[in-house]
Amino acid sequence: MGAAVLLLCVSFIFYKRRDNKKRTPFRRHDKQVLKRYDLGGDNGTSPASIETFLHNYTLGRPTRFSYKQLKKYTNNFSYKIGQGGFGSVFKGQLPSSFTIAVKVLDVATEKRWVFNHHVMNASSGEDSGNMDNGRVVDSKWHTCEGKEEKDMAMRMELVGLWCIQFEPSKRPSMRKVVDMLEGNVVIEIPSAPFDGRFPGSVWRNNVPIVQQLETTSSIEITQSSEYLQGR
Ligand SMILES: Nc1ncnc2c1ncn2[C@@H]1O[C@H](COP(=O)(O)OP(=O)(O)OP(=O)(O)O)[C@@H](O)[C@H]1O
Repeated sequence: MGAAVLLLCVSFIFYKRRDNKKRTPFRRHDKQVLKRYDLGGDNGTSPASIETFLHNYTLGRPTRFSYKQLKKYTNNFSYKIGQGGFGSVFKGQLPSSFTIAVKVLDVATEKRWVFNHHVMNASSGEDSGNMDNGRVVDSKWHTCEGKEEKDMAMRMELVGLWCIQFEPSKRPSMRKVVDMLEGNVVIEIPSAPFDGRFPGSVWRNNVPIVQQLETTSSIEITQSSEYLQGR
């Protein structure tokens, strides 16, 4: 009789645990993930679609701070806490009083910083000031020193855009990446990484930001035929 009761208890506990597992696909303490998860699917445990999930997930993407903000948070870079091979690290504090470390690269002279700033904005589609009839005038790289540096910057940005294609089959192989970086092949303008579904992509309103190149440029950039077909 005792053994039967014990067996019943064990079965009950086992059943309960299995049931709980089925209903909670995420670790319970990971509230952040649950918050972002769209409860639109079966029993509220799966998202309505992967697109919905990714869209919600991007809300939790890394935060980008402006140089002005970082200057403020670090009290004008006044408290140096370390030195790395490529720059100095400063202590700072976010408005939420969260303590942060901010690294300033040695090469970040005013001129180069402006260049990086532009490249970053271009990648996120925030460089709207440069848009001219759906095209970005060749201003992003005007702060680069010399044609070679400018070409390299363009190459790197385009390769980066190819590498973040949502569709894995569209991402280039390492061999192709090397070829593109070395300038051995023509680099096409990739199609929108997320098919224009996400805000802040390089394709604002499905209009690609196309770089106008100098005809003398050593690299050639064309729109992808795929994109043209889709128009
Ligand atoms: N998050 C942090 N908190 C506290 N101190 C930090 C932090 N990050 C960096 N430091 C300090 O700054 C120093 C340099 O850090 P950094 O990350 O720049 O080192 P590194 O990897 O050698 O640099 P590099 O990549 O430029 O060669 C560290 O040794 C440490 O003293």
